This record gives sequence, structure tokens and C-alpha cells, in this order.
Amino acid sequence: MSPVGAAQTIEASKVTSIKSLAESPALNSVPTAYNFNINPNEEADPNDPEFAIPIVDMSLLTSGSHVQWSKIIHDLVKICQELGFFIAINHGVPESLMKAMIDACHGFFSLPDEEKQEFKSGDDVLEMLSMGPAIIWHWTNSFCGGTSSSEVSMEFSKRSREVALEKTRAISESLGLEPNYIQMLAANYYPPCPQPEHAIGIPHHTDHGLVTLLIQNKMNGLQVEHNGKWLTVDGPANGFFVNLADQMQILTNGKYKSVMHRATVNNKATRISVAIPHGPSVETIVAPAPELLEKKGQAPKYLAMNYKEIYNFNKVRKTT
Ligand SMILES: O=C(O)CCC(=O)C(=O)O
Ligand SMILES: [Fe+2]
Repeated sequence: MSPVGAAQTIEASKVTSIKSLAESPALNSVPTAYNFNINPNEEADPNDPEFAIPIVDMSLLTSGSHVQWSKIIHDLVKICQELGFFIAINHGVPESLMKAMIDACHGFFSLPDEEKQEFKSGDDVLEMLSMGPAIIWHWTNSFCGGTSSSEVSMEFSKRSREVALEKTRAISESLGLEPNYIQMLAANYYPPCPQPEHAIGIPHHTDHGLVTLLIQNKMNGLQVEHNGKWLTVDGPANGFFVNLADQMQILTNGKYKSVMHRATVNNKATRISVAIPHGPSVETIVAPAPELLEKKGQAPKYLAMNYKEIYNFNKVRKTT
């Protein structure tokens, strides 16, 4: 393999999209501007039971016995405290709809760059992603309607919201709160990269809302941080990846963990993921739940903040 940045025939400043860069025949190494070194010593051993990814059978929450329901709620406490991440299966969203969503994204990302640009939104996400020194090996887009993808994405969004609601209800119950206490969609495109160990799709970050649901095509790439190691998420194709986010950590006064995660790239095939964040509106002030503080006799560890303040606070935290 050529050293990183050897393909200086390709100037990062002239790159119009990561897709066109990745498709360029001259590309045999990562241009310097995109360089990010993955430390192999920080990768978790997938065979180590310490890094087993929890799987939650959502059907048992609605149609299981009371004993099964209680066991899941009990398991969720441990999962949300220790890892802040799990894979939800039997969630009721048809596999065909999940696949249609990924196919719709594929179709969208195959449009010429100029056409894609017209639908470009989600600048705040991009701003967040461009933190740090690395330029990212990835393109993101939020679907707002107007594309052929919008019908599928609306249906998918609606159905995945139902899953999210069910899940946040269960998480609320695992905290001993009322089920309804805790009450958009971004597509990510990661083309193959000639030197995946020298690039990053999305650098490490936590998400801002309560929970994020994520689906992907058949390519893995998401890594979650656990005990100082990066664990590659691998799981059933029809599962939803569920990660707890910042507002959940604040709401639970730090009991539940907003999981640090990142997206790596590969040199084999394009990876597409769709992230569906869930949380209250941006104006909502989020603070540790008084009921929980009272129950535990705890002082609040977080100030009451709205989304924007959390966002700005995180920008400082994550870039220093
Ligand atoms: O593509 C992935 O696996 C991760 C995406 C992500 O973390 C995000 O969109 O916030
Ligand atoms: Fe994320």
C-alpha cells in the first residue's frame, strides 16, 4: 500500500463529494487532508464476552408474560448503565421497509452531485462532524421531502418512531418512572476507502437527543466505546441499533450512559446507514428528573439546559 497522502494527484480542495473522490481511478491512498489513524490496540476483541452486544427482544415488551416483561426491564437497567447501546429485534418494523429505506438512500446518493446538493440540509450535523482535524470519509443527508425517497422515508420514520416510543417507555419504566415520562432522519454514505485504517467516517461523538435508532446496509462500521476499547457492532440484519444519547444521560442524572461512538470505513463496499434521532423539541429544557433525584436523595449533576445549550456545551467538550 502507498503511504498516506501519496496520491497527491488528487487535491482534497478540488473534491466536490466524497463519492466522486472514492470513485476516482487515480485513488490508491487516503489524501492527507482525510488522514485519521485508527489505533488497532484500541479495538475490542469481539470474542471477549465483556464486549458482547446486548440484544433486546421488543416483542416481549408488548406480548410477553409479565415475568418476561420484568426481565427485559431489569436487563435494560444494566444495559443502559454499562454500555448505553443495544440491538432491538422483533420491533415490528417490516424488514422489507427497512430494506426499502436503504435502497431509497442508495438511489439518492447515486444522483449527480449537483442534484444531491439541492437537497442538502442538516448543516448542524455537518458542523458537528467537521470538528477536530479529520475531514470525514462520508456524506450525510437529511430527507425533508421532495425526493422520490420521501414517501419511503416518511413511512419508515413513522414506523421507527413507534419502535422508539415503545423503547423509551420501557426505559422510563426501568427507571421507575411513568411509561410516558420520556417521550427526522439522517442518511450516511461511506464509500469504500483504499486505506480504511487511515480514515474515519464519523469521528467519536455522542448523540444529542434521548435515543438514536440506526439501520445499515449489510456493511458494518459502527463502533461503540466500552471500557476504553472500540467495539465493532455486528448483529442481526433486521435489528435496530439503539444508542442512548446526551439528553437521556442528563434526564437520568448520569445513571444511564450516552454512548461514545464513531463510524469506521472499509475498502470493500459502500456502507449506508440511516440514523433516526429521537428527543424533545430543541426548546425543551432538559434537566435531571426530579422524581429520580428525590427517590435516590441525589443532587442534580447537570444544569437544566435546552438542546442548543447542550449542543454548544458538547462542541466545547468534544473539541478540546
Ligand atoms: O453510520 C453510523 O454507523 C453512525 C452514524 C452516527 O453516529 C450518526 O449519524 O450520528
Ligand atoms: Fe452518532
